[in-house]
Amino acid sequence: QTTVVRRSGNYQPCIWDSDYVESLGSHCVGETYTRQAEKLRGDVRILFNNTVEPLARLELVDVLQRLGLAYHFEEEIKRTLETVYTSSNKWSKEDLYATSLHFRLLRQHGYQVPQEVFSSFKDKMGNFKASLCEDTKGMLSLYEASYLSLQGEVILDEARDFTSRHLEDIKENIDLNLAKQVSHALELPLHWRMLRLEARWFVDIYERREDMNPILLELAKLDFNMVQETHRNDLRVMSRWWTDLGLGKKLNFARDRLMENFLWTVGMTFEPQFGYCRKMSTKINALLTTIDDIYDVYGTLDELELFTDAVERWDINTMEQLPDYMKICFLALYNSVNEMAYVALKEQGLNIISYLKKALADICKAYLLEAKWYHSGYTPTLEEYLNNGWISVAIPTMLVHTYFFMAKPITKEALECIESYPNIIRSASMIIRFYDDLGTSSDELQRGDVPKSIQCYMYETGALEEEAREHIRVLIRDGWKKLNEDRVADSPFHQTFIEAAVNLTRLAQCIYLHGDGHASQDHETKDRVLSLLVEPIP
Ligand SMILES: CC1(C)[C@@H]2CC[C@@]1(C)[C@@H](OP(=O)([O-])OP(=O)([O-])[O-])C2
Ligand SMILES: [Mg+2]
Ligand SMILES: [Mg+2]
Ligand SMILES: [Mg+2]
Ligand SMILES: [Mg+2]
Ligand SMILES: [Mg+2]
Repeated sequence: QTTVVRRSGNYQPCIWDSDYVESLGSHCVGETYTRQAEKLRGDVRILFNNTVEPLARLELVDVLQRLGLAYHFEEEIKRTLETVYTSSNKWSKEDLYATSLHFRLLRQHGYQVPQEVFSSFKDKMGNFKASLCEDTKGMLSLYEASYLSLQGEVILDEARDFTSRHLEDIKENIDLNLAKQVSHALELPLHWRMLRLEARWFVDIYERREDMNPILLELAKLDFNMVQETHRNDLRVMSRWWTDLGLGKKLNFARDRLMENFLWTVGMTFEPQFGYCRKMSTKINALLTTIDDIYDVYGTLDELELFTDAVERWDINTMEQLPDYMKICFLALYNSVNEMAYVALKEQGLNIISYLKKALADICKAYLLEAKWYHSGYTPTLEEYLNNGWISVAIPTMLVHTYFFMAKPITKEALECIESYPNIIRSASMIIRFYDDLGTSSDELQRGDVPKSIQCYMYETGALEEEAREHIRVLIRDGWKKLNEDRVADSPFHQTFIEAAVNLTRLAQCIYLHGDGHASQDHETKDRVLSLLVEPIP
């Protein structure tokens, strides 16, 4: 019996201890708050009806979205955009701010609007007019609009470069609140931001605006805190589940990250009605994070072959062949996933086990291929790595499960489509693979792991690491154009699921923006968790 040398993930122990998580208090429950929120929503509907000027209506839509309130006013927003879209004189040739706002909101809501609406802002040489630089609000609005671009839209690429370049300089001599918005935008465009974090940040900005409407501000704070309350309840239940499951303690080589696995689900869908989806998705994330570490860190190749075979066969008797640490993980996965399938059978009369089993087998095979590459010292080409890497980043498997936790009803068309992973899942997964590698590959390679996209590109082209990282960032920008197409294309999936895939991409972007926000519970992720899940807005 040769002694097996096993790597370690060098993961820090979890900083969110379960007693603390389960002790998080309730701040705004009860009739008073519910009635107050209802009254304020009524006042906002009156405000909507009294706002007749088209640009003012669009600005109200934009503010409601940024404050995280849009989900209460979907009908009003839909009607507003429909009216704007069908009105003939919507495109101003002089007002860059108005044209950019129209363009961004209409595209965001799936309307086909041409990039040529910006041609009137270019000079006869075809460059954006230098005089536009005096219009900070217009430049900021054009910058945000440019991220709704599709593949091949050169005018929008030029707009992005033109505004990014000049907004850097403008930052100095404008009022503080606007300067904060410019810096915030240059760090990450609005279209790429996680909705809940953006809402939390924008409340503080909105409070200081001279055109701030007290009704909107009060409702934004109250609604944020009530939604946070719902999330805290979901989190408490899942923390109890994870503690009772005991997997994090048993397999102490793996990441023990219940809080972050829950945070992923809040990023995906924050609305109170999707509590079941958040809880089940947390289970899948936590199990996949553990399994990812079994393949990446701990398992020998022989053991990983056995685990992959057990998941593919989905037969409880195959457990006998597994080493003890895999037995407990397999049974946790088997029980949890079968329980999810049971709920779908009970509630919708559908047996979805084959779909869940396939998604799990696909990811284990993708994990196994990476392990084979690692153990044989093979460095794949970037294309070879990515053909497998969009699956091994776990997002397709997570989203297949999410579809079943969200869909009411589960439709035949969607079932046929989900098995081969529709474009929306592929686009989101590929971008998240890039974000994940930018954020986690340094630590992963230090402890020993398969070469990631950055290293594959370096190996293939001889590029330096920083050049490879810049190449991946360009691939991310291009990936978003593809995602922008897929998010509005005809599909058998309802918009909530489509948005969940886009939101997952946004969440990954912010988790990995400053390194590995999933494994290292550094101040970035910690602050996010505190502002999103723990501290109500005062
Ligand atoms: C939920 C996930 C996105 C999936 C499992 C844990 C993750 C946070 C990520 O972890 P990581 O180890 O960085 O994945 P990979 O690099 O081993 O594919 C992959
Ligand atoms: Mg652990
Ligand atoms: Mg890993
Ligand atoms: Mg992995
Ligand atoms: Mg990684
Ligand atoms: Mg963490």
